[in-house]
Amino acid sequence: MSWSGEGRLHETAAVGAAAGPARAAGDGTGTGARNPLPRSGRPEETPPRPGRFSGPTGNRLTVLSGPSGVGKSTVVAELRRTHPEVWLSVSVTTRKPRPGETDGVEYHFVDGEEFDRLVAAGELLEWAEFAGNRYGTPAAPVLERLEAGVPTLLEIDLQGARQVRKAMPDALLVFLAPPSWEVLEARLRGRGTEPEDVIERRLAQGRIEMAAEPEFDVTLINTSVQEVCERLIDLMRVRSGVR
Ligand SMILES: Nc1nc2c(ncn2[C@@H]2O[C@H](COP(=O)(O)OP(=O)(O)O)[C@@H](O)[C@H]2O)c(=O)[nH]1
Ligand SMILES: Nc1ncnc2c1ncn2[C@@H]1O[C@H](COP(=O)(O)OP(=O)(O)O)[C@@H](O)[C@H]1O
Repeated sequence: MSWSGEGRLHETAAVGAAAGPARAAGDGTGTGARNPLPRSGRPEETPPRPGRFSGPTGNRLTVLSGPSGVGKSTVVAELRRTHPEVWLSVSVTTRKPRPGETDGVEYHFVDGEEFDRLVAAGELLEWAEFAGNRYGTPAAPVLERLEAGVPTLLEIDLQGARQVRKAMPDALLVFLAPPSWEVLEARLRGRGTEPEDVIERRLAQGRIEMAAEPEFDVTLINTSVQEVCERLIDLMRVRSGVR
C-alpha cells in the first residue's frame, strides 16, 4: 500500500508516564481511536516514493507541527541537547526575537523586505503567515541534509506541513497534541511571552490546527517532553535507517 496520501496509516500515541507505553508507528498496537483509517502494512517496509524534493538516498523528512503552546519548541530544544545527530532546520521569520532567543539558533530573524526577497528567489521550501508574522524554511540546507542521509526535522505550522506534504509526499508528518485543551491554554499563558490579544489569536489558530490532526501520519501527546523526544527519534530511526 501507499503510505502517503489517502488511507495513510495514522497512529495516536499518548506519550508520557500517565499515558502508558509509547507505540511504534505501524506496529499494529496503536489504538487509532481518533482516526480509524485503514492500517495495512508497516511504514518502514514501504519503499520511498520520489517526491519533488526527495534526496537520492530515500531519506525522508520529518515534520513536527501542533498548536501554539503545545511544546514544540521545548521538544526541539531537548532534541538539540540530547540528539545532536538530528539536524533541525532553522526557519526564517519576520517575528521579533523573544528574550533568550538567538539569531541563527531558534530562527533567522529577518525583516519583511528580506523575507519578500527569499520568496521571490524561490529559496523557501515552504512558507506561511502565522498570527501576523511570516515564517519559512530555507530549502537548500534541508535538501543538502536529506541528500547526505542526515535525519532532518522541521518544526512548522499546519499550512507549512500541508505544503511539505505536496512537495515531498514521503515526508513523515507528526502532530504534537496537548493532553487537553485546558492544558494547552495553561501552557500558552504560563509561557508568559505574549500579550493576551496575541494569546487569543494563537488559541483561535490552535483550534484550527487541532481539527487538522487526522491529516498527520502520527500523533504524539505531549505529556512528557523526554518521551516525545524518544518517540520522535524512534520514528526517524525507522524511516532514515539511522542507528
Ligand atoms: N510554515 C512554517 N511555520 C513555521 C516555520 N517556523 C516556525 N513555524 C511555525 O510558526 C508558528 C509560530 O511559531 P513561534 O512564533 O515560534 O511561536 P510558538 O510556536 O508559539 O513558540 C508555530 O506553529 C511554528 O511551528 C516555518 O519555517 N514555516
Ligand atoms: N510536557 C510538558 N509538560 C509541561 N509543560 C510543558 C511541556 N512541554 C512544554 N511545556 C511548557 O509549555 C509552554 C509552551 O511550550 P513551547 O515549547 O513554547 O510551545 P510551542 O513551541 O509549541 O508554542 C512552555 O512554557 C513550556 O515550558
